[in-house]
Parts: sequence; structure tokens; C-alpha cells
Amino acid sequence: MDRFRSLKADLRDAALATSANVYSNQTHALNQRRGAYHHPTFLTHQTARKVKLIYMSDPKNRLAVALDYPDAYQAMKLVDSLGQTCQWFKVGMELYYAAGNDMIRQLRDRGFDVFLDLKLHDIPNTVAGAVRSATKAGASLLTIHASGGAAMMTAAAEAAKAPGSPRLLAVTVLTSMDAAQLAGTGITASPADQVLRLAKLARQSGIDGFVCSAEEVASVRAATGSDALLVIPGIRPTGADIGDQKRIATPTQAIAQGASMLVVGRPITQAADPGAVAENILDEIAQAEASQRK
Ligand SMILES: O=c1ccn([C@@H]2O[C@H](COP(=O)(O)O)[C@@H](O)[C@H]2O)c(=O)[nH]1
Repeated sequence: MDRFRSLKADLRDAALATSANVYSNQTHALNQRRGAYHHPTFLTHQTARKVKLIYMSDPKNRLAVALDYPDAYQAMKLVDSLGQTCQWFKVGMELYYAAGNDMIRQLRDRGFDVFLDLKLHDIPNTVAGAVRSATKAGASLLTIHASGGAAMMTAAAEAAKAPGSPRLLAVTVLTSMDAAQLAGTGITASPADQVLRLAKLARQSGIDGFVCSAEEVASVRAATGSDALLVIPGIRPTGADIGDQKRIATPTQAIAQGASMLVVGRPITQAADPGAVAENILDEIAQAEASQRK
């Protein structure tokens, strides 16, 4: 019995590590050539007692830096200051509306992966078209709002079946909202219940990536499976300014709860030494990951 429990835990950890590594058709070959990330390496040792899965995952694939800047110059200044410390950059509305696809191209030309956080929320036909346009832009991840409903998410998922499409992430309840703010929009469910409801709806609509806070990640993981990509903003290293975020966690807490990838903006971008903060977060991710494997 113990043998099976241990194997199950190994498989769960391995699946978790796999889900943290997001492959897009467009960037996969390039990344492999560059060795920019290590796919989880599975070495199967058949021993008399059990099958052991050993894997390596790269913490760099579990951190996306939010480039919330008003122009490409400031964004690239931060990117360049980080050198090769980080692999994933998130381009949100502020930067995309100012710099457009050229911003994505610049990041990709430097070998980085792009998470396009546009939080699409419109009628199904319009969102499907936006997914097709974002595919041409070259992002690896793209967000839509789960509150757009099942028909909208199904249309987005259909559009994202085209080769080279980004993997879709359904944003559940924004991490800047608490129960009172949610109630103000007419939703009387707790953030935890509403997140779970929307994640299940997204899953049924063909979406297998979700954005929620660390407070809900364990229940979303349980409901959506080990292959789901759970992306968590509202990350605040100990002592960092909370700002407008409400449902927050440290990197260690988020990984321990089952996050696949963390999104961190201001704690890195507003720091006196962004590279040092990013490295500390990557260390925290590596340590949290290691203690999960114990
Ligand atoms: O629920 C959500 C969804 C997206 N975000 C985005 O993540 C970053 C967080 O930035 P910080 O500076 O670390 O707060 C930002 O780009 C948001 O648009 C989120 O915070 N919550």
C-alpha cells in the first residue's frame, strides 16, 4: 500500500512540474535549441520496491514578470536589467495598448516567452477573432475572462486549436477583489466559491489553464486536475508592499498550495535591485518545490 502511495505522490509531483512547463508550438524548438529551459527530465528507475520518477524542473518556467509599463522603452530597460535571470514576461493592457505586437516581437527576438494578459471579455465571435489575432502576435499564453461565460470560452478554445495558438488561461476572480468588492458586483458567493464555479465552467468549456489567487489554488487543482496550468498573481514576498492586491501569498505559500506559475510585477519592477528580488523569488520557488518532493 505504501509503495502505491509513494508512486502516486511521485506521479502527482511530476505532473505538477510538467504543467509548469508551458510549451507553445512556436517557441518550443527555439527554447530547446537555446536550452533556455529544462523540460522535466524523467528517469525511470525500476527497482525491486518501486518505480521512482526523478525530474528536474526549472524555476524560471514558474515565474512571469509583469511588465506593467507605459512604453516599450521602460519595459525593455527592466528586461535588460534582469539579463537572463527570468524567462517569462507578461505583457498586460497598459504596455500592449502602448507598444502592441512590436513589444511581443522584441521579447521573442531576445528568446523570452510572452504571456499576453489581455483578459478578453466580449461576445464569443469577437473573442474568437481576438484569439486568432493574438496567435499571429506570437504569445505563448493568453488570458480571457471566465465571467464571459461558457459560450465565449468555448469559442475561444475552438479558435485556440489552430497551430501556433497560445495556451488559454481563464481569469476567475481578480486577486484585487475581496468578498465585499465581489458583493458590490452582485455576486454574493465568497471569492473561493466563485473562483471554483468559474474554474469548473472554464474546464467544461475546454480551457485548462486558470488564473486565481493562492487562496483558491488547492481547490482549483483538486477540481481541474494535475495537468491544469494554475497561474497565480497577487504574489508578495515577505515584507513587500501589498498595493491594490487583496488575496495575496508569498511565493513559498503559492507553490506549496499547488501553483504552476507565479506572476510578479511591482515587487520586482519597483525594487531598487530588480534582479536580486527576482533571484530571491526563484530561490523560494526552488526551495518550495524541493520540499514538496520530500
Ligand atoms: O487576478 C489577477 C489577474 C491578473 N493580475 C495581473 O498580475 C499582475 C500583478 O502585478 P503586481 O504588481 O505583482 O500586483 C498585474 O499585471 C495584473 O494585471 C492580477 O494581479 N490579478
